[in-house]
Amino acid sequence: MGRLGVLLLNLGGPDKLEDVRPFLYNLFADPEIIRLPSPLLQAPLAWLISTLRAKKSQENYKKIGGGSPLRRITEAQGQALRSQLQQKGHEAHIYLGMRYWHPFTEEAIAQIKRDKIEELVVLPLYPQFSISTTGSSFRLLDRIWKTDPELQKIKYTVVPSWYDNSGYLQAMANLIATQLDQVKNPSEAYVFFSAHGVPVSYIEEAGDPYQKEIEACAELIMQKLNRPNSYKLAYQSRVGPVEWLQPYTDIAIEELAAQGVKELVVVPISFVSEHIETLEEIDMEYREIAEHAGIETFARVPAPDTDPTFIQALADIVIKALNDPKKSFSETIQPQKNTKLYPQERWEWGMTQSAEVWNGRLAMLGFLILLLEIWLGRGQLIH
Ligand SMILES: C=CC1=C(C)c2cc3[nH]c(cc4nc(cc5[nH]c(cc1n2)c(C)c5CCC(=O)O)C(CCC(=O)O)=C4C)c(C)c3C=C
Ligand SMILES: [Fe+2]
Ligand SMILES: [Fe+2]
Repeated sequence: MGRLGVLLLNLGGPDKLEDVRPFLYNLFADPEIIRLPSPLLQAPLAWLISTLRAKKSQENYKKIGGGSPLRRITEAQGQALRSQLQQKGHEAHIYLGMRYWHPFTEEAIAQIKRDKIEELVVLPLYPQFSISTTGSSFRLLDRIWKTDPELQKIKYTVVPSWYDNSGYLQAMANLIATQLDQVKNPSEAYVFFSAHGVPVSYIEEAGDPYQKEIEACAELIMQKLNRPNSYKLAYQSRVGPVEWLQPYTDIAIEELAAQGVKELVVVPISFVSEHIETLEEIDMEYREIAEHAGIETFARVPAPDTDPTFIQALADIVIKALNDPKKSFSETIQPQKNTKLYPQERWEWGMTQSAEVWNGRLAMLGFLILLLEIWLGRGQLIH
C-alpha cells in the first residue's frame, strides 16, 4: 500500500467574532446552500445576507465563548483517528478540509500534494448525506480534481454516508443511555432527536436522501439502545423564508409538553461535534422553550466528539473503504436541479427573443426585491 491519507470533511466555523461575517459570506455564496435562478445573483445576495445576518449570528457566537469550537474538536478527532488507525496497523496522514472556513478544503488538498499521498479515503464528518453538506464538499473536490493531473494519480475513494455503521450507532446508544440513567424516570423520559433541517425543496425537487437517512438513523439508534422509551424526531435551525423539514424542534417540544411529557433527553444527530447549534440553540434557546412549556428535565446528550467507541467506528469505516470497490465524487453527487428559494411567478410571455430576455431580468429584479423585503421585514434571518 502506498502513502495513505484520510481527508476529513466538515463545515468549518468562525474561530473568532471577526470571522463571522466572512464565514457567513462563504456559506451563502455556495449554490448548494442557496439556489438561485442565476449564478450572477449569488455573490451580491451572499454579501447582502451575510451582512444582514452577521450581528445576530455574532451575538450567538459570543454566548458560546466568542467562536466555534469546531476546528479544535475536529483536530482532536483527527488525532484520535490517526492513533486508532495506527493500532489497527494503518499508518495514515489525516487532513481536515472545511467547506466555509479554515483550514479550507483547498489548503488540505495542497498539503496532500506536498505529502505525495498515493491512496486517499475521503470521509465526511456528516453521518447522513445532504446535498447541502457532503454533496457541496464532493462537488468542490470534483472540480478541483478535474483540473489537476497530479491529483488524478491518487487512488481515492469516498464514503458518501455512514449513518448505519454499527459502531457509530453503538456510540450514540451509549451516550443516550448514560443521560437516560441520570433522569428521574429513566424508562419514561422521551428520547428527542433534533436534526439540522434543510429546505423541503431539497428533498422533493432535488432528490436529497437526507430526510430518509436521518429517519433511518434515529430508528437504528433506538434499536441499538433497546430500551422502552418513546422517541420523536424533529428538525432545527431553519434559515430564511422557505418551508423547511418538519416537525420543527421548537413546536415539537411544545406539543410533547402539552401532552404531559415531563422529561426530555435531547439527541443532536446530524453532526458529530459540539457546535453553535448544540451549545447555543439547543442548550439555551430550546431549553428555555421547554422549561416555559412545563418540561421539568431537559437533558442533552453530548455530541460524540472524541468518544472512543465513536473514533473506533471512524477507523473501521476508513478500513472498510480501503477494501471496498472505489467510489468517485461524481458517482455520488446528486443531480443538480434548480430548486426555488422562494415561489416565483411563471413568466411566459416570450413572444420575441428580446422580450424573453427582459422578462428574465425583470423577474430577477422582482425576485431580489421580494427577498429583501422578506428578510428586512423580519429583521432577522432565522427561526
Ligand atoms: C448536517 C448538518 C447541516 C446541514 C444539513 C446544514 C444545512 C444548512 N445550513 C444552513 C445555514 C447555516 N448553517 C450554519 C451553521 C452550521 N450548519 C451546520 C450543519 C449543517 N448545516 C453546522 C454544524 C453549523 C455550525 C458551525 C459552527 O460554527 O459551529 C449557519 C451559521 C450559523 C448561524 O448564523 O446560525 C448558517 C447560516 C443552510 C441554509 C442549510 C441548508 C440549505
Ligand atoms: Fe447549517
Ligand atoms: Fe440558531
